[in-house]
Amino acid sequence: MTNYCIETEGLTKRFGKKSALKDLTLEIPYGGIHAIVGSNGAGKSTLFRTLLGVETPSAGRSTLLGESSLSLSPEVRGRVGYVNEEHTLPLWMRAKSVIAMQKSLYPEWNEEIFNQVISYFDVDPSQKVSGLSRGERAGLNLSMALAQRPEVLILDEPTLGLDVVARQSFLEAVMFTETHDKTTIIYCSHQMEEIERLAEQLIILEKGELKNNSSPDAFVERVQYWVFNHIDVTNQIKTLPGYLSHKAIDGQLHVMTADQGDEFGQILSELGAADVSRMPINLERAVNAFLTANHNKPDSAL
Ligand SMILES: Nc1ncnc2c1ncn2[C@@H]1O[C@H](COP(=O)(O)OP(=O)(O)OP(=O)(O)O)[C@@H](O)[C@H]1O
Repeated sequence: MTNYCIETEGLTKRFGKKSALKDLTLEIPYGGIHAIVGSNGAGKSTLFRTLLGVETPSAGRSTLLGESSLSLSPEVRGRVGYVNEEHTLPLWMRAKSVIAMQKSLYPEWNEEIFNQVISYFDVDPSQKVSGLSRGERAGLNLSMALAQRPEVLILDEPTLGLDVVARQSFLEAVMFTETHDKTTIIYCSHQMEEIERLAEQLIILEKGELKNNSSPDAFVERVQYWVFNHIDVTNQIKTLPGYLSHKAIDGQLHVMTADQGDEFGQILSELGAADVSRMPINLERAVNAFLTANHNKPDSAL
C-alpha cells in the first residue's frame, strides 16, 4: 500500500446505529489537489479523523503516507498538515510569538514559503491573534501549515466564513503551494467555484459511501440535464433509471439524471415527451443535483 498517499479499504465507522462511513474503499495518489465534497453529515470529518488515527474504525483499514492510521509514527504525523474552519490559534499571543513557536517545533520549516504565503494576507506580526480578522487568522494558519512543508495537507472547510477577498487570497496561496511544493492537498469544501478552480480530482461522499472519484469534468459528464415539453409523467419520471430530480418551469419539464445516455431521451419520447433536448450544465449544478437527490424533502428541486 505505498503507491497512494491515502488508501482505505472497506473502511466503516459506526456511531451506535448510525454509519458515518460505509465500506469505503478509496485511493488518493500523491500530488495534486483532491476535493472532497458531500452534504452535511456525509462522513468527511469522520474520514479525516479516522485517517489521522483519532477515531478507530468499526471495520476495514486505512493508511496515510503508507502507514496504518492505527499506528501512525510521530515522523509521519509530522508530514501531515491539517487546517480546519476554526483556525484555532492562541488568542492571547502576538502573531510573531505564534510563528516563532511553530518554527521551533518544525525542523522542516521553510521561511521562504511562509513569507510568500503570508504575503497574500495583511497580517501584522506584532498584532495579537485575538485582534486578527477571521480571514487574517485563516491566512496565518495556512502560512504556518504550509511552511512546515507537509507532504499531505488536509484543508477541512478552510474558507468558511471568509469574505470574497480573503477567500481569493486563500485560494491563490493554496495554488501557489501546490505548484511550488508538490504537496498533496485534500480540500474539503461546499463552495463549488473553489472546487472548479482548484481541484484535479473530485471525490464525492454520500451518507458515508463513495459516489465519485474522477476529474470534475468527467463528473459533469455523468450528470444529464433534459428539457422537454410538459407531459404528465411526473410519477413515471421518478422511476426511470438514473433519475435525480425534476421541476416544471413555464410548461416544460426539466429533469436531471445520472449516468444516462441518449437512450434516456428516447425513453422520454416514448412516454410522450415532445422536443426533448439535452442542456449543458456546470459543476455546481451537477454536484447539487447529485447531492440533493437523496435528501428527504416533499418534492425534488433542480
Ligand atoms: N462522535 C460522534 N458521535 C455520534 N455520531 C457522530 C459522531 N461523529 C460523527 N457522527 C455522525 O456521523 C455522521 C457523519 O458526520 P461527519 O461529521 O463526519 O460529517 P461531515 O461530512 O463532516 O459533515 P459536515 O459537512 O456537516 O461537517 C453524521 O451523521 C454525524 O452525526
